Amino acid sequence: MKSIQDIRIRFVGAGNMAASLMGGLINKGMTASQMTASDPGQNQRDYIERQFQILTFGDNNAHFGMPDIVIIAVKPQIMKQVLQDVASSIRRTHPLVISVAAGITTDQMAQWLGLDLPIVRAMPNTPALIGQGAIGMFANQLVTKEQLLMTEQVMDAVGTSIWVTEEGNIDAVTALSGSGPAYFFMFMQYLQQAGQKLGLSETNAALLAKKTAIGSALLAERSPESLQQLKDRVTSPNGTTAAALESFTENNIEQVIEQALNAANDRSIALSKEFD
Ligand SMILES: NC(=O)C1=CN([C@@H]2O[C@H](COP(=O)(O)OP(=O)(O)OC[C@H]3O[C@@H](n4cnc5c(N)ncnc54)[C@H](O)[C@@H]3O)[C@@H](O)[C@H]2O)C=CC1
Ligand SMILES: O=C(O)[C@@H]1CCC=N1
Repeated sequence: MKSIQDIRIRFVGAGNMAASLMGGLINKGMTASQMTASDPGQNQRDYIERQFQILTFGDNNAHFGMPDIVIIAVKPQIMKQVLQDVASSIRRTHPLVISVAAGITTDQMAQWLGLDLPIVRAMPNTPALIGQGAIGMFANQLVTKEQLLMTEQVMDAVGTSIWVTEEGNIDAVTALSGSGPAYFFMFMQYLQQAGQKLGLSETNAALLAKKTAIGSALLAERSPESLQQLKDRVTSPNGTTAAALESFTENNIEQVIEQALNAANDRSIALSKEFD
C-alpha cells in the first residue's frame, strides 16, 4: 500500500474544503510537491500558494501529471461542467476520484466523466478546517482495497471518518454532520442571545455559550456514559435544568430536529436531480 509520503493528489477546486484537506495532509507529513490544484480564482490560487506552497493552475487540465487521487471540491451547481472539463485528463490517467460535493451521485459523476472508474463520495464538515471534521464516505464497486485505505489516510488527516455501504446514506450524513456545524452554531447563538436578555453582557454570554458547547462535546466524547446518562447528571429533580428541558419538550424539540434533518436529507436528494 502507498504511504502518505507517496500519494500524489490533484485538487480540482481549491476553496475552503480543499484548503482544509491540504492543511491537514501537510500536518500529517505530506509535502507540497505531492499536490497540485486548479481553481479559476486568482485570489484563491495566491492564497493556496502562499499558505501551502502548492502549485496551482487556472486551467483544470494544466500540469495534471499522474495523480493517484483527484479530489473534486467545487459546488454541486458546477460539478457537471467541471467534470466534463477534466474528463480527458481523468480518462487518460485513471486515478481514484473523490468528490466532496453534496448531492451529486457516483453514477452521475461516472456519466459526466464518460467512464466507469473508482469514485468515492466523501462528506466532510467545516471543523475539518481545524482537523476536527466528521466525515462520511461511500465507495463505488470499482474502488480497490488499496484505494479505500488511501481515502481513509486522506480524510483522517482532517478528522474522523466512517464508511457507509449504501450511497443513499450519504444524504443522511450530509443532513447530520455535513450541515450539522450550522445547527450547533445556531444553538450557541440563541443561547448567547437568551443569556443577554437575562442580563449578561454580550462578551460573557458568548464566552459561556461557546465554552459550554465545547465542554459538553468533550465530555460526551471522553465519558463512557451515554448521552442520556450525561444529561441526567445535569438534571436535579425539580431543579433548573428540569425546568428548561420541560420547556424544550413542550415545544416539541425532538420533532423540530427530526424535521430539520429530513429537510436537509430531502434537499441533498433533490440536488442530484436538479443538476442532472
Ligand atoms: N462548506 C461546507 O460546510 C461543506 C461543503 N461541502 C462541499 O464542498 C464543496 C466545496 O465547498 P466549499 O469548499 O465550501 O466551497 P468554496 O466556494 O470555498 O470552494 C469552491 C471552489 O471552487 C472553485 N471553482 C469555481 N469554478 C471552478 C471550476 N470551473 N473549476 C475548478 N474550480 C472552480 C471556486 O473558485 C472556489 O475556490 C461543495 O460541493 C460543498 O457541497 C461538503 C461538506 C461541507
Ligand atoms: O449546505 C450545503 O449544501 C453544504 C453541504 C453540507 C454543508 N454545506
